Amino acid sequence: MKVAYLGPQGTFSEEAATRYFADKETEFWMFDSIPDVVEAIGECRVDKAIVPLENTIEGTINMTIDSLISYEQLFIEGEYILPVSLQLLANKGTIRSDIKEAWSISPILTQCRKYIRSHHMKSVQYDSSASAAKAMQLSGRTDVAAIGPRSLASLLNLDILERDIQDNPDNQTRFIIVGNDRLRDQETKKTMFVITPGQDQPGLLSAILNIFAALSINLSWIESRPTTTKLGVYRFFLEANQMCSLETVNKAVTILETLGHDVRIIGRYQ
Ligand SMILES: O=C(O)C(=O)C[C@]1(C(=O)O)C=C[C@@H](O)C=C1
Repeated sequence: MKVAYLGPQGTFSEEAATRYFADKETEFWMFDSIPDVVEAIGECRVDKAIVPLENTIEGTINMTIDSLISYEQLFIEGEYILPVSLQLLANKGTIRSDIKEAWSISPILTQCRKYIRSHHMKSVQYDSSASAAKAMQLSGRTDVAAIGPRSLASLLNLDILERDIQDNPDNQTRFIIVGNDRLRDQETKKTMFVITPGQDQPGLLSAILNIFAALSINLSWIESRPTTTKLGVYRFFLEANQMCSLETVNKAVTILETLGHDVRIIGRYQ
């Protein structure tokens, strides 16, 4: 089985991928950015992909859900929660007080916002923690630092100048496992709905949520993202918790469609 994740070697995505697929026969494929990972599974060049969906501090990883929605057939079939502890990494000989820039992927820079601000560093974005650390190593600079997992220090022969610099010590990222098979089993599982409302009207979101309440569907996550067609027009991602049967899901879909909303089920997972 071919599994795609965000590379290069040493990312948190790699850690999540190797842990989740530990007991399966897997050929790992690394890609340069999160949209590239989703494209690889969307175009069926791999069998599964693992991408970050949500983080304790950053919230939703927009790059992931915006890419996910571009491919009709993609289906979330699993999730994995990884503790995320962030280190300030630098080339040998770097002195902490000389560091003017922090390099990493945008969600990591946000997870260390307080640290970066309090040390007056400029944030510089890369496609992953590991690509930032690699670029820093190649540059040989001693006035910048990369932020990423501890494993990058031994992998790239870097110093750890400061440990656990994320804004919250209990930081975690929820990864999702995405494939192209629509699993139709009858078990009770978490379900991910994507609802694109038919027509804007007062109380629209509240009316949608009332349908879930009436069917006793307990929602565990909600996110709105622009449809990109017109300013202020959004679609909603709603995750129902694991007590949701397929029968109840189908009831919700029927009611929502009758009211003129477009509904897609993009995941059933435990
Ligand atoms: O850059 C990495 O190491 C990644 O695997 C990406 C990523 C993300 O984009 O959220 C994954 C988990 C952590 O939240 C931090 C970074």
